[in-house]
Amino acid sequence: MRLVQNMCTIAEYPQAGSASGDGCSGGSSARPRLVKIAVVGASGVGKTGECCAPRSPGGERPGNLYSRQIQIDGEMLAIQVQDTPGIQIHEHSLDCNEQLNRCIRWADAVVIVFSITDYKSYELLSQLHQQVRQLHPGNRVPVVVVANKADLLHIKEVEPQNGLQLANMLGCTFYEVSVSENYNDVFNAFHVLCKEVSKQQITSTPEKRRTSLIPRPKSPNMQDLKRRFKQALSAKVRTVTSV
Ligand SMILES: Nc1nc2c(ncn2[C@@H]2O[C@H](COP(=O)(O)OP(=O)(O)OP(=O)(O)O)[C@@H](O)[C@H]2O)c(=O)[nH]1
Repeated sequence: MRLVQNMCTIAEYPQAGSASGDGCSGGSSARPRLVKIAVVGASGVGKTGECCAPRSPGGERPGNLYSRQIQIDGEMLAIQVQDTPGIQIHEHSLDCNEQLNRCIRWADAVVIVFSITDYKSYELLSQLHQQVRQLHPGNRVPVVVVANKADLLHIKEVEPQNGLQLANMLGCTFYEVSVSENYNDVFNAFHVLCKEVSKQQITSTPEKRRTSLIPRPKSPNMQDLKRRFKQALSAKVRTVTSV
C-alpha cells in the first residue's frame, strides 16, 4: 500500500500469519490493536498500483494484504489494508463477487475509491456503499470516499463537488487526492479512518465489560418458587397446629 507506506509514522508490520512479533518497531512487547481496512472501487481507479501497493523493484506486487504499524494518539496500531479486485461495471448492476464480499465482511472500515477521470467509477459509489451497509448492518463500519487522480483535472469526467455531495448524502467523509502526486492527503484520509475505528473499538470494549459486571437479576422463577414454598410451609404449620 503505497499510501500507507509513505506515512511517516509507519513501520513494517509482520504479515498476517507470521508467528513472531519481532518485526514490530513500536518498542512495546504488547500486541498492537488490529485495524482492518478494505479498499474497494472500479477497476483502474488507482487502488493497487498507487493507492494500495507499489510494485516492488522487481515489478511484482507483494500480494494483496498489506500490513503496517501506525501511531495514533500515542498508541501503536497494526493496520491491515486489503486490496480488492477491481469491479467490472455492467449496465446498472454491480458485479460483486464472493471474494469482494468476503473482504468487505472482514473489514473494520472501508475506503471506496473512484477516479475523477471515470464517470462510471463514480456511479458505482452508491451501489458499493449499499453493499457495505448490507454486509455490515447497523452502520458500525466507517466508510470513506476517496476521489483519486485529482492531478488529471484536464480530463475529468466528475466534478469534485459532485463527489463531495454524494459522500455527504451517504454519510461518508470525502477526500479528493492524487496518490501519484500528494501522499499527505492520502495519509490524512487513512489516519482519520484509523482513528475513527480505534475510537469505536475502545468505546465498544468497556461497554461489554460494564454490562458483564452488572449483577444478573435473580431468576423470577426461583423467587416465585421460594415464595410458594414458604406459603406451602406456613399452610402446613397452620394445619398441624389447628389439628
Ligand atoms: N495520473 C494519475 N494516475 C494514477 C493515479 N492513481 C493511479 N494512477 C494510474 O492509474 C492506473 C491504474 O492504477 P491501479 O492502481 O492499477 O488501479 P486499480 O484500481 O488497482 O485497478 P485494478 O487492479 O484493475 O482493480 C495506473 O496506471 C496508475 O499509475 C493518480 O492519482 N494520478
